[in-house]
Amino acid sequence: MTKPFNFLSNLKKPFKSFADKDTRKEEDLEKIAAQEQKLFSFETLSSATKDFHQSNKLGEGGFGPVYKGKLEDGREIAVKKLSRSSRQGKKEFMNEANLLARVQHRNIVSLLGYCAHGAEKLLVYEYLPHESLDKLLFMYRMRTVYSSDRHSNRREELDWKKRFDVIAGVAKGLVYLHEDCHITIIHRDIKASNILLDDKWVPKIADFGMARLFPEDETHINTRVAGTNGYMAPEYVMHGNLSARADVFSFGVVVLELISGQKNSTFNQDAESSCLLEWAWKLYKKGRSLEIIDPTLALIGEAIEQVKMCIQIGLLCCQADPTLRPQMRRVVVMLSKKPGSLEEPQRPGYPGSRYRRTSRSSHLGSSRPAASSSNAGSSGGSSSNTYVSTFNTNSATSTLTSPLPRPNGKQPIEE
Ligand SMILES: Nc1ncnc2c1ncn2[C@@H]1O[C@H](COP(=O)(O)OP(=O)(O)OP(=O)(O)O)[C@@H](O)[C@H]1O
Repeated sequence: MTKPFNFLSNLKKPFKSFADKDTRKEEDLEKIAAQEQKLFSFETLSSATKDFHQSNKLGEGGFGPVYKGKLEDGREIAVKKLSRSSRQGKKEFMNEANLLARVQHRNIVSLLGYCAHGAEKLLVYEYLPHESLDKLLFMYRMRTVYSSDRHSNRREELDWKKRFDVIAGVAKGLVYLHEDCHITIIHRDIKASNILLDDKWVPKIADFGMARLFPEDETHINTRVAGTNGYMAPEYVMHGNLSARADVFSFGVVVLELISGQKNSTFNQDAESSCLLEWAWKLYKKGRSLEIIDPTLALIGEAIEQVKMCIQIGLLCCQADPTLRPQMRRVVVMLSKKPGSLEEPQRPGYPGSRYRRTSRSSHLGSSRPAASSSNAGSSGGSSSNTYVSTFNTNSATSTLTSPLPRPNGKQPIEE
């Protein structure tokens, strides 16, 4: 007869070996990551950022604070401390971070590595000295009321060539994320503060793949709206349809912000228009689109034609009907050509504009939640299966209009 002790240990055996296997896998992962130098110890990051000192804080977004740091080998880094509670375990976090660290393109911020230390999860990025586009474009207005700090006149540093290069670079980065990367990534939060500039003013898209790192959103699909006011496509806001074409919409908003120096969500240039998109559209229809140009831009000759073309491209990207928006690959082609004939944009999607869900665009939704969109199987939004529905479309409007926006323009997330 089996002794009770043996009986019990035999019973526990399979569970133990699963647990052992899991721990081993975790250790293996850590070893591989350490070998590839993607795994940073908490001590390294703490000492690089002077114990996450306030003076090293670059800013704080919806996912937590970001600190500037310097590694012992002299490399400058930006460390994002993920403060939002994520139900993702250490192993899943490391898996995702590993995948994201392999996302490499000239116009995407490099994720150098990560750190999982107890409950703390941190992401380590290359540091980009010109920081984010919003600081360059919009800080002027926000800060001069009180002081003339170092951001005061930064908008003037962005001449038209730099702005055009930002537009072209971000477009290429998005083609990579949507179509050419080893995992398809719909960014979901393209905006001026997620476009960073390196020392040579090369634009880099930041905050990609956050949906992969916060899979708990899948369980909150009726209430969770990621994205930022003023940048979100109407079909995403109203029906939760997330697709590559939602990124195209946000890109269009950034293009018009770059040209005008105006922020879409806080627009107040024209009493008759609720936002930058409406203003740009009205002027375009009257053949006066150049009136939106930022007065700090001194434009002559060919540049004027190029700006005109970019306004039209911006409006094409912001069309209310997602099926009319060009894919990013086409945008890159349009930008690489001499200003010529482009199709006429239809009405853009902005609050109060007549966005109606056409039967075609309603087909674009699938049942996959937004968090999975980052690995949605096919590319570029050309096929319907990249369109992802986060919401029960019947209840979407009420769920989506109720939350109050946060001061930073981020939609609140009901946990
Ligand atoms: N790699 C980096 N190099 C330099 N500055 C950075 C880097 N990453 C982030 N920052 C700065 O830190 C600030 C906060 O970044 P973060 O991405 O967390 O927030 P955000 O984009 O403003 O908001 P959200 O989380 O809503 O997207 C940014 O405005 C940017 O200026």
